[in-house]
Order: sequence, then structure tokens, then C-alpha cells
Amino acid sequence: MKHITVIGSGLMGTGIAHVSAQAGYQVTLYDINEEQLQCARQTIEKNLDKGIEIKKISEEVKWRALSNLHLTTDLSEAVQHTDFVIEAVPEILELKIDIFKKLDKLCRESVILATNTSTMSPTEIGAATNRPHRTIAMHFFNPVYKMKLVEIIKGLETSDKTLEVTKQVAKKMGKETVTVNEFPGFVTSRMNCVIGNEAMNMLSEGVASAEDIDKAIKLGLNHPMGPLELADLVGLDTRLKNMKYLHKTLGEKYRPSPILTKYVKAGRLGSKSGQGFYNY
Ligand SMILES: CCCCCCCCCCCCC[C@H](O)CC(=O)SCCNC(=O)CCNC(=O)[C@H](O)C(C)(C)COP(=O)(O)OP(=O)(O)OC[C@H]1O[C@@H](n2cnc3c(N)ncnc32)[C@H](O)[C@@H]1OP(=O)(O)O
Ligand SMILES: NC(=O)c1ccc[n+]([C@@H]2O[C@H](COP(=O)([O-])OP(=O)(O)OC[C@H]3O[C@@H](n4cnc5c(N)ncnc54)[C@H](O)[C@@H]3O)[C@@H](O)[C@H]2O)c1
Repeated sequence: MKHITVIGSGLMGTGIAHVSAQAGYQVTLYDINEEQLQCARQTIEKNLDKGIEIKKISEEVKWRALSNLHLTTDLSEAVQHTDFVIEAVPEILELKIDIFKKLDKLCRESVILATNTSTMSPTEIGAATNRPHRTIAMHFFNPVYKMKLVEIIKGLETSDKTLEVTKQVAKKMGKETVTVNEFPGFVTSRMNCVIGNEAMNMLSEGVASAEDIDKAIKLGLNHPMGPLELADLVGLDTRLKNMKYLHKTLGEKYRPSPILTKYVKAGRLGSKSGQGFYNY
């Protein structure tokens, strides 16, 4: 494994490309949006600089990581030399399936295709390809360069070898792993969605202000961030897509809070749009 391709250079693709390049992989970051790619490179450079400031990495590691990073809007070029692909496009099943079909045609037979889906079925995504045994879900956490876990989910046909290689890749990126059986939302998104949704319902019902809900959960339950500020960090559009999928697959308990739907309709998407439950 020498070369990783990351598909989608948004919040997560940027972080995954960062930790991959820092781990010594050649990384090609692909997006349909050139501006987004440039923005990703700047974010990675800024976060590498912060790493130097806190003495977590050296100047040399920074420059090596940046020289390992390649950007492209051409999908064939993105996968030409790749060994391992990690997809991080928006949480829309049809979009992920379409990309996996294209990747399956373009990539050498030995290439593993991983999805960074928060909730969806690697079996269903893998079934769209001729390599279900080489498809897997590799669920990273935001902000990727600070968070220590990757949740790995095997699809029905995923081979043990694919699981082993995926674990090794995550380990080389400095991450711990857990292996979870395939259920919608896995362990973490299922839990996160329930807590976050309850916080939004409490806000709508007037139980407390956003600030006090978050403060209560941080100082009273010792969470590092409050559920509403965390939802803003994740992106309210992403969160709504996750909730809708869990609602469809797991039932009524996961119905998205109406305030979430309203905010997304208004274009309040969290920190990335400048406004969510808080102003940025
Ligand atoms: C439970 C509430 C529920 C809320 C609901 C929200 C909706 C979610 C719905 C699901 C949607 C899908 C989501 C997705 O699929 C999965 C996710 O990503 S969910 C979000 C996960 N993220 C979190 O939960 C973040 C919570 N916050 C935190 O844990 C912390 O605030 C933080 C982000 C870690 C930051 O804390 P800080 O104190 O600022 O961080 P540290 O300084 O301690 O750094 C941590 C660690 O990173 C190292 N480090 C820091 N900067 C750099 C750098 N520039 N380069 C390299 N390394 C860096 C630092 O040294 C620390 O390492 P260590 O010393 O510990 O080894
Ligand atoms: N936001 C989070 O905290 C978080 C955490 C873990 C997992 N995830 C999952 O990661 C995935 C990406 O989420 P995100 O928050 O990074 O989304 P995002 O909206 O920030 O980024 C998505 C990127 O994909 C690009 N894109 C769209 N269509 C594309 C295509 N056809 N080909 C290539 N690129 C395309 C967009 O231009 C954008 O740059 C989702 O499946 C999400 O559920 C998100």
C-alpha cells in the first residue's frame, strides 16, 4: 500500500487526505470542484502548521506531507496509480453507488474501495461493483487529524484480507480501530444522532438555551463538546441526511427534529456556512 486516493475534498476528505499524507502515503485528492481542492490544501497546510506550533510534528514532516499530496479534478488520473480509495462525498446513497461503479471500472482489480459513510450499508454500496469482497466502510471522525478512532464495518461479502489491510492502513495513520457489524449508523452515528436530536428537541421545547444545553452536557456529563456545537461542526446538512437515513431504516425514534429541517432549509448549515445553532 503506497498510494491512497480520496474522493471528495470537503470537511472529511480534507482531513483524511491530511492524515494519509502525514502517514507517508502518496495521496491524490479528487473533487469535482477545483476551488474546494485549493481550499483543502490550504486547510491541510494550516493544520500542519498548528501541529508544528504544538510540537506534535516537525517542519520536515509538514513538507513531506505536502509533497505527498496531489490534487485533481480528473477521476481517471486520480486512481491511475492508486492502491486504496477512500470515498468522502455527501451522504447520498445514489451518489455513492454511482461513484463506486465508476471507481470499479477505473481501478485495477487489486484496489480496495472504502466508503467514509456515517450510516449507510457497505453491502449495498459494494453490491454495485464487481468487487464486493474489496469494499468496506471506514468511518473517520471530525476533526480527523485530532480524533483517534476509525470505525470499520465489513459488508456481507467483504473479505478478511480487505478487513486486515484496512485496519493496517488506519493504524499507519495513527488511528485505533473498532470493527462493527453492519447496522444503520453503526455504533457511533446511531448514538450521536439520538443525543443530538434530543438536544434539538429540548431547544425547540424551550427546556434551555443552546448555550446552556451544551454547557450542561459538557460540564455535567463531561462530553468534550456540547451536542449543538458538535452538530454545527459536523454540518447540519450532513446531520439531516444521516437522521433521514436512520429514520428510514431504524424507525420512528430517529425522526429528525423539525428545527434541524428548518435550519437546513434556511441555509443554516453550521460553522461551514457561518450560522447554525451559533453564529461564526
Ligand atoms: C455526543 C453529542 C452528540 C451530538 C450530535 C452531533 C450530531 C452527530 C450526528 C452524526 C453525524 C455523523 C458524524 C460523523 O459520521 C462522525 C463524526 O465525526 S461525529 C463527531 C466526532 N467528533 C467529536 O465528537 C468531537 C468532540 N470534541 C472533541 O473530542 C474535542 O473537542 C476535540 C475535537 C478533540 C478538540 O479538543 P482539544 O482539547 O482542542 O484537542 P487537543 O488539543 O487535546 O488535541 C487532541 C489530540 O490531537 C492532537 N493534535 C491537536 N492539534 C493537532 C495538529 N494540528 N496536528 C497533529 N495533532 C494535533 C493533540 O496533540 C491531541 O493528541 P494527544 O496528545 O491526545 O495524543
Ligand atoms: N461531517 C462530518 O463530521 C462527518 C464525519 C464522518 C463521516 N462523514 C461522512 O463523510 C462524507 C462526506 O461528508 P463531509 O462532511 O466531508 O461533506 P462535505 O459536504 O463537506 O464534502 C463533500 C465533498 O464532496 C464533493 N463532491 C460532491 N459530489 C462529488 C462527486 N461526484 N465526485 C467527487 N466529489 C464530489 C463536494 O464538492 C465536497 O467537496 C459523508 O458520507 C458524511 O456522512 C461526515
